[in-house]
Order: sequence, then C-alpha cells, then structure tokens
Amino acid sequence: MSLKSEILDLSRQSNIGALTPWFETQLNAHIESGAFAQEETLREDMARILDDLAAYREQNGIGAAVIGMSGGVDSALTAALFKAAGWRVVGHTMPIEQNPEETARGEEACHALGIEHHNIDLTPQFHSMVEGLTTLDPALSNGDDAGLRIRRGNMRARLRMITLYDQAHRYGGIVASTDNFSELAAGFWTLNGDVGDVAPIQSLLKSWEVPWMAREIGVPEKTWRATPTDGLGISAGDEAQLGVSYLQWDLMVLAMADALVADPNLTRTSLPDALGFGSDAEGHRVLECVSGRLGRTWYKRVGTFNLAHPREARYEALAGIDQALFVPNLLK
Ligand SMILES: Nc1ncnc2c1ncn2[C@@H]1O[C@H](COP(=O)(O)OP(=O)(O)OC[C@H]2O[C@@H]([n+]3cccc(C(=O)O)c3)[C@H](O)[C@@H]2O)[C@@H](O)[C@H]1O
Ligand SMILES: Nc1ncnc2c1ncn2[C@@H]1O[C@H](COP(=O)(O)OP(=O)(O)OP(=O)(O)O)[C@@H](O)[C@H]1O
Repeated sequence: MSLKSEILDLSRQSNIGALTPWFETQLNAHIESGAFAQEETLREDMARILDDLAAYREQNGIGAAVIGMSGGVDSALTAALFKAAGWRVVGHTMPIEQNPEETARGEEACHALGIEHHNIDLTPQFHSMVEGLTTLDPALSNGDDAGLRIRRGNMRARLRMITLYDQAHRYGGIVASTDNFSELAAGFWTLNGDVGDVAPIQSLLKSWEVPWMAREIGVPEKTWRATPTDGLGISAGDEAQLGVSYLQWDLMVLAMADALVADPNLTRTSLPDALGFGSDAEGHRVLECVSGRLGRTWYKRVGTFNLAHPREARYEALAGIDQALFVPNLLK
C-alpha cells in the first residue's frame, strides 16, 4: 500500500469521504516534505520516545505510570509506550454512564498489552457531584444545551483525574498524559481534567502518527480503528464536535503554520487568500472551523497565566536552582 493510501486508511478518511482537491494537494505536498512522515522515520521517532521514557523513569526513580483506559487509541498507545519502555503500567477503566463497548475495549487493550487492569465505575460519584452542585445552579442536573453538556462532561474528566492522582500517589508513580498534537491544537481536553504528568504522544498527529504507532506497537485493531470520542456524553464524536475530520484538521493546521512561515505578517483576514483555496469551498469551511476553534482555545495552550509581577526575576532564580541541582539530565 502506498503511504498516501495508508494515511487515508488509518485516519479513517477513506470511510468518511474523499478529500476535496485543496486537501488532496496539501496531503501530497506534506508527504513530499516529510511532514507526514514515512514509516522508517516513524520507527525512529518511536524508538526515541521509548528511550526518553525509560530515561525519565530511571533518572527520577518513579514506581509506575497510572493511566485511564478509555477504549480509545490515545490511552492505549500511551500505555503501550510506557510498558515497552520498561515501566510498571496500571490501567484503569472508569466508566461514567459509559457505552459498555468502550469499557470493554479499554479492558481488552490492558490484557493485550500485558498491563495491570482495574475497573471502577464512577457513575454514582458523578451523580452525587452533579446533584450537590444543583444547589449552586439548578439547571446543571437536567438542562441539555451544549454549555451544560460540556460542564457535566468536564466534571467526568475531573472525577477521573481525582482517581488517577490518588492511585499515582499510592504507587509512587505518575499519571500518564494521553493528549496528542491534534487535540492540543483544538483545545480538546479539560483543564485540570484529562492531562497528566508525562506526555509521550503530545507531538503526534491523530490522523497518522497516533494510529500508525498504535498498530506498530501491538494495540488491538478494534481500538486503533475506533471512531474517536471524548467519552463525556458531549457529542457524537470528536469529529462531529470539531465539524471536520482529523485529517482535514491536521492538514489545515500544518497549512496555516506554513503560510505564517512564508509570510510572518499574515492576518486572519489575509489568511484565506494566502492558503489559496481557489474554488474549493470545503477549504473555506474547514478554515472557519479550525481558526474558530484555535481562536476560542489559545489560552488553554498557554497554561496558567502569571501576570507581570514586580518580582518576576525570582522565577528565573528558582529555575536556576532547579536546573543546577534537581532537574534530571533528560530535561537539560
Ligand atoms: N481567556 C482565558 N484565560 C484563561 N483561562 C480561561 C480563559 N477563558 C476561559 N478560561 C478557563 O477555561 C475554562 C474552560 O476550559 P475547560 O474547563 O477545559 O473546558 P472547555 O474547553 O470549554 O471544554 C472542554 C472541551 O474539551 C473536549 N474534551 C474534553 C476531554 C477529553 C477530550 C478528548 O477527546 O480527549 C475532549 C470537550 O469535548 C470540550 O470540547 C473556563 O471555565 C475558564 O476557567
Ligand atoms: N471511561 C474512561 N475510563 C478511563 N479513562 C478514561 C475514560 N474516558 C476518558 N479517559 C481518560 O481521558 C483521556 C481522554 O479521553 P478520550 O475519550 O479522548 O480518550 P482517548 O484515549 O483520547 O481516545 P480517543 O480520543 O481516541 O477516544 C483518555 O485518554 C483516558 O486517559
């Protein structure tokens, strides 16, 4: 199979529908430039992730990686990488009013990868939390608009994180972070929710490198072929919520980055012309979705914002102490 056919297959784009001409041209160009890398390069990338993960554990004397197993490809790949790098991996399925198929896939992935598995149903805790908060806001428990669904969904992610951090402490371990580059760009995670301590796949594209590595490292096919969902009851799936496929998303973000390199003075107004959609209306539609979402979520990529402070030189002093005395070699 050619690299392009592999990308269309693993990204599930071939099931979703044919790419329009602008996206087709972008994909060809990114294959040519290596931005959508050949398999040999991906093997080298994976070896480097494994080396770094092994070094991080050794240099920090960490006991285990605790991970939430959703039944999706990101958590399964993350667990597989930690395991292959020599970590003790403790997987947790934590259904909250979950589709049982998702929990079954999470459990199956733990067995296939040879990692420990625990199941804890957090539905009662979720109901109790929502019920408790209705004293602040009566609409929370039964309202069905998008904002309320997102708030309840975020609560699920945060309840899971309470559980994972508790277990990480128990094992002298860390919480594995499962976010990928596409989700990072989309702001598609819950602040103080589904982000942990060590993130091995955060630079990888959901449309290509994530499913490719998952297949390569032995994640069950059912999992890397599964339709991505946030599992939070917010929408029918990631792509339904984003309004574009992950391949379209990734191609647009890469094209925007390239356009800014070519012309650093680009503005949101001049961007469509610079991208050169011609008569491809789908290009315009996807740009609207992608730039709308980037614009609504930029602050999530900045992290906690420290306002300019009269004593801000102290930050540097503290960083100097850490760098000189405590930070492991891997991070220097
Ligand atoms: N300008 C600003 N500067 C600094 N902080 C700002 C801010 N505006 C809002 N905020 C803060 O950000 C909060 C909103 O962010 P947040 O609480 O994260 O919530 P939000 O981004 O609104 O929602 C989470 C999104 O991530 C998706 N998700 C969640 C979990 C897993 C996955 C997945 O598929 O893997 C996807 C979910 O479907 C939803 O679309 C606000 O409540 C406020 O506290
Ligand atoms: N039911 C669940 N049980 C355990 N952990 C979960 C569950 N749902 C979500 N998580 C945790 O939150 C993270 C983000 O959730 P998400 O549903 O996006 O799963 P995913 O692994 O990213 O896969 P995908 O996006 O392909 O469905 C997961 O990687 C996982 O660590």
